[in-house]
Amino acid sequence: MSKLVLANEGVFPVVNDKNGQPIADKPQTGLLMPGTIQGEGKLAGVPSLFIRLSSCNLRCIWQMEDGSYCRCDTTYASFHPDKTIEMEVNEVFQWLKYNLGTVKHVVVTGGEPLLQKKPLTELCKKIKEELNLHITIESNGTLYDEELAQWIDLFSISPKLSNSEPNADKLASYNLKESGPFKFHADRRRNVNALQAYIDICNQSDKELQLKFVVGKHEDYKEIKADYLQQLSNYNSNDILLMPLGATREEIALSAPMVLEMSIDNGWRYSPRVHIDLFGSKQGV
Ligand SMILES: Nc1nc2[nH]cc(C(=O)O)c2c(=O)[nH]1
Ligand code: SF4
Ligand SMILES: [Mg+2]
Repeated sequence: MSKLVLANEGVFPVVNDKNGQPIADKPQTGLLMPGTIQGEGKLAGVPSLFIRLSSCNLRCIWQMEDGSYCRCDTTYASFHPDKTIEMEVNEVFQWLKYNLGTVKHVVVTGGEPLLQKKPLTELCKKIKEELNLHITIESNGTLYDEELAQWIDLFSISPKLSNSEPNADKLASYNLKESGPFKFHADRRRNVNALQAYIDICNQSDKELQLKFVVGKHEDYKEIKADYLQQLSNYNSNDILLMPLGATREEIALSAPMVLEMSIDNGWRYSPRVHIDLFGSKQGV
């Protein structure tokens, strides 16, 4: 079996380790049980366990309406993978299994999970075959893999707009250099063929899709239409979601009214970030 590289939260929220032994720390949710709820998208509110994989091929830094910058809310899994956990697929499976309780939904997120498509396919196949759980994958939509897709129930795809590009001013404000993925973000962020593949597989099966756009500026709707929706075919407008930009309650409160208006105006769905309302901006919730 091959190995996965997990971000420092690994499988979360948990009360047991991969051997089924109780761990000393209680979950970041403050609850005395494993599991949280899916905070975003169509399944918001559904009890779930998360698996966060390390590394990303993008480097998102947005600008908010008030001019301030807001970067990726999981930099420990994207910009600077730190305290990562390398673990056999089997061990990740055990870790998940020993924390399930009555939870039936697993969410694989990152970083960008498709960067580890081979071991991730092994893990998802095992979760499906042995536990028959519902699997959501949270991805930036720059990559698609037919083999992995077989094992996924909900593709939660978050395509990135030009407002996410890390330009010189943004980089300077975070003391970052224009190297590595920062340099490639603009070229990589939009892959219409991959998005079409997600739409097509969902139309040919009972798998589900949500295209969840993070919106920080009023003019973003034009780009969603011209650079994405007009380039795609056979998608369902119920699958288009807008989520307010922001990693904290305060940032979300700032962008939410504008995003709400844009959703109603265009007939798109609004996605909350319930876990931030409930738990604040914490890792592992
Ligand atoms: N509760 C909860 N819901 C989430 N939905 C998407 C998440 C993510 O970080 O991808 C996330 C997360 O980290 N926690
Ligand atoms: S694609 Fe997602 S994980 Fe990667 S840098 Fe952007 S917000 Fe972070
Ligand atoms: Mg996220």
